[in-house]
Amino acid sequence: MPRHRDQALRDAQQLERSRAAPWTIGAIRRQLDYGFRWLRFEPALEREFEHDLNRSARANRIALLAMAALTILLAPVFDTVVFDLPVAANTKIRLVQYAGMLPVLVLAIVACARGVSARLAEAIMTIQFVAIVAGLMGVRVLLMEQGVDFPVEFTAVGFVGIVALGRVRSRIIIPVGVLTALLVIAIEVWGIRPPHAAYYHLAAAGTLVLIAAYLQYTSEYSMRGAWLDQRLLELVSRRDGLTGLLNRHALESSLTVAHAHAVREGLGYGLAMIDIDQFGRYNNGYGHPAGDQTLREVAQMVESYARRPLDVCGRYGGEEFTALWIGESGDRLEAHAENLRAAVQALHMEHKRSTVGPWVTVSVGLCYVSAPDENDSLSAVLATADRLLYKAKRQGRNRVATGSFESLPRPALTGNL
Ligand SMILES: Nc1nc2c(ncn2[C@@H]2O[C@H](COP(=O)(O)OP(=O)(O)OP(=O)(O)O)[C@@H](O)[C@H]2O)c(=O)[nH]1
Repeated sequence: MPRHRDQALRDAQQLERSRAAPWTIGAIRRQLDYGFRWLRFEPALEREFEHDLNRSARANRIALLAMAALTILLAPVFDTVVFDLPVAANTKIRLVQYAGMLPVLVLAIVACARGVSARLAEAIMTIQFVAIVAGLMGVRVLLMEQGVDFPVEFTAVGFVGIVALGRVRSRIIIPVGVLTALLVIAIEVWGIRPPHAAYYHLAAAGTLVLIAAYLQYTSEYSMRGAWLDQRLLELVSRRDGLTGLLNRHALESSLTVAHAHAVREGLGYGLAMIDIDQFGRYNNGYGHPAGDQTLREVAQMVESYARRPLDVCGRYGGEEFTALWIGESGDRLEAHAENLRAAVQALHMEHKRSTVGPWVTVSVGLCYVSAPDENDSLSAVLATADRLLYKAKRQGRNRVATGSFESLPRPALTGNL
C-alpha cells in the first residue's frame, strides 16, 4: 500500500469519528478496505467516479473519434492510389463510409463536445464502436468482392482504440467488445468464408481483442485506485482532523468563493464567528481529551446549522468556528445565529467552571452584509464579525452580537483575504 494512502487512511479514520466530516470520507475508506475487483464502487461513489471520468475523458474521446473520421476521409485516396478500384465498387464503399460511418462519428463528436451526461456519453461511445465495426465488416465484404483483402484486424484496432481513448467503463465495453469480436468471427467463418490462410488474421484479431480487454481491466483498476487516493487526499487535506469541519486554509478559500458569489449575485449574507465560552477553564477542569470531545460536539452543531448548498462553515482555529450564510435577511440571520447558540446550550454539556451557567455555551459575533460590494474585502467582514464576537464576550458571553457591515466603522486590516 503506498505510504501516502496509508497516512490518508489513518487521517480518514480519525475524521470519521467526527460526524461533521463529509460522508465521502467513510465511503472512500470502506471502498479501499473492501477493494474493487469487480470494478464497481458503492452507488453514491460510483456516480461521482462516473461524473469525474466523463469530465476528464472528453478530450480523449474527441481525439479518438476525430482520428477515426480522418481515416475514413482519407480512405478514398488510399483506395485510388494503391488499389486502383473500379468506380462502381468505390461508390458502394464510399456509401458505407460516408453515409454510414462518418455521420455516426460526427454525431458522437458533437455529443462529446457538448458535454452530455456520463451515461449518455458512454452509450454513444459504445454504439459508435459497434457501428464502426459493422461498417468495417461491410467495407471488408465489398473489397473482398474486388479481390482486395481488407484485413479483419481493423475491427480489433477499433476495439484497441476505444480501450485506449474511449474511457468507457469495463463492465460495458468489455462484454460489448467481446460479443462484437465473437460476431465478427461468426460472420468470417460462416459468412465470408475466407481462404484457410486468412484464419491467421482472425487469430491475430482475436488476440488483439483479448489483450485490449485485459488492458481495459487493468487500466480501469489503476484509474479507480488513483481516483480514490486522490479524492481521499483532497478531502483529508481540506478537513480539520479533530472536528471534521473545513480547516482554516480550506475555510478561507470557501469563504472567498462565497463572498465573490454574493458580490456577483448581489445577495446579502451573514458571517458569524462562534467561540466556545471559557474553554480554557473547561480544559483545566475536565482535561484536554474531554475538551476535544466537546469541540467535536459543538462543531457538529455548527455544521448542522450550515447545510444549505451555499453555506460555508469551518474551524477558524482553536475553539473558534466560522459560518457564512447566504441570501437571508438580517433578521432571519440573527434568528438563525440565536438558534445555533441556544442549540449548543441545549446540548447540556456540563461546564461547572463556567461563570456563564452550568452548561457549555458559545458567543457569536454576526456581521450582516446587506449589499456586498467588490470593494469590500472578506478580511474586513471577518474582522468586523470578530469585533462583534468580542462585544458578545464583553457583554457577558452566551449571546449573539449582531451588526450591519455597512453601518459599522471599517476595521483596520491585517489579513490578506
Ligand atoms: N481540548 C482542546 N482545547 C483547545 C483546542 N484548541 C484550543 N483549545 C483551548 O481553547 C482555550 C482557549 O482559551 P481562551 O482563548 O483563553 O478563551 P476562553 O478560555 O474560551 O475564554 P473566552 O473566549 O474569553 O470565553 C485554550 O485553553 C486552548 O488550549 C483543541 O484542539 N483541543
